[in-house]
Amino acid sequence: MSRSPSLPDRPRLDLDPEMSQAERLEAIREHFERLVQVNGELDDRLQDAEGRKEELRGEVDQLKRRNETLKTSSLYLATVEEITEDGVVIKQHGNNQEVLTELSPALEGRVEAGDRVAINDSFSVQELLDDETDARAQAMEVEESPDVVYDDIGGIDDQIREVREAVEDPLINAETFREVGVEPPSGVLLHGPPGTGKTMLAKAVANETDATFIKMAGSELVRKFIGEGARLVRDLFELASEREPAVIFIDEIDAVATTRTDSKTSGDAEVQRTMMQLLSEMDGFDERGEIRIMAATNRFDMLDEAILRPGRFDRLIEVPKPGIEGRKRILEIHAQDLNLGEDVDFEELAEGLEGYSGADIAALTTEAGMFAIRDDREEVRTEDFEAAHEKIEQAAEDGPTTGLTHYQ
Ligand SMILES: Nc1ncnc2c1ncn2[C@@H]1O[C@H](COP(=O)(O)OP(=O)(O)OP(=O)(O)O)[C@@H](O)[C@H]1O
Repeated sequence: MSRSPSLPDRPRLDLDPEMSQAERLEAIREHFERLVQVNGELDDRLQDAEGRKEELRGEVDQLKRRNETLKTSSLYLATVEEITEDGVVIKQHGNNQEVLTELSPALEGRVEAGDRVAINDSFSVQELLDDETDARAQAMEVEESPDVVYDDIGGIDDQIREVREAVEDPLINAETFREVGVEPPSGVLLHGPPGTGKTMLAKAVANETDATFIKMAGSELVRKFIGEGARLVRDLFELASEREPAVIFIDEIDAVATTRTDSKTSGDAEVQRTMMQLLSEMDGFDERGEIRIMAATNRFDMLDEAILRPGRFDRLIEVPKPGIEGRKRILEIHAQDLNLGEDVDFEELAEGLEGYSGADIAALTTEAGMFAIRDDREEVRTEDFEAAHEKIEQAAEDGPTTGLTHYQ
């Protein structure tokens, strides 16, 4: 610690050898008085410093308490709907309650309609949330260049061909389509059981066309981002146009596009709004050349017809569970990096896997590898595939918590 420059100088005692005894005594006495005086001054300083220390300690305690209160008092999320002369109209997420409220002074002039904000118990707007870093980033999975290729997808060659025609050709030959005046399909809807390769197909198309892959899960829009669905759908299309060429992929679209129910609960209204936003984005989408829209569902029967009208998802492609040839091919794909024993016969294995989806077969292959490892072998044999098969069957019988789809 450096010494404060304003501290009093240390008194010096200068004794001249020529001085008489009495003069020396007098000098020492004066020196002693100066020392006493400086000591007094230092004492005062010390007391001042002690007082200041107490004050600062009080301030620290107060700040700590404030910090604790801030940390413990939860804030709610809301979206700003309108800024009026009377205040700010916000809509609370979750219950969709609309409230006229006010901004904290620090936010004056910084908030616009559409912003996401945090509000306290009395609805006063406390914080402005950065949407780039929260919902938008969380709700969308963006891959500049996914690494899936068509050869990674087994058993659905017809579907691959159809997707290439409907999505890849218009992206690659956008100019030709425009010149000839052919309208490519607006949106391509892949439907079929879970784990059959729908997401892989969308990723492979994006890869093949050097397009950015932007995925949004419909189920998350209604479960996780309550109150923000419509806005996120708008953001999704905006992001795609910033990143052209792009493939938009809306997984589990049924979550936002189910047949209308009559109930007027706010949850349903929210889903409706999200779907309306999706429809309006698709309807207003003229420059389709560089952006393609794909969606997937396992619940085709539940879809609202509005979503299937011309100009919207007007190309339907069913992606079924693989037949025996498909299962054989998928086994080959997933086992290509395994050190296989000579006895492994994919044809035979595929025969026994009736009802298995691609995802199930991927899980089976990994499990077979695990059995070999447990047995301290480097080679994966038929017995491992059989053990894996048995384990999966058992797990499926025990309950639907395995994530396996072959009984769905
Ligand atoms: N046809 C297939 N060929 C090869 N692997 C597949 C195939 N289908 C699924 N898989 C495997 O299963 C995983 C999941 O597949 P994917 O996510 O594409 O299925 P999905 O149809 O989109 O499923 P969901 O409807 O559950 O979203 C893939 O990563 C892959 O390992």
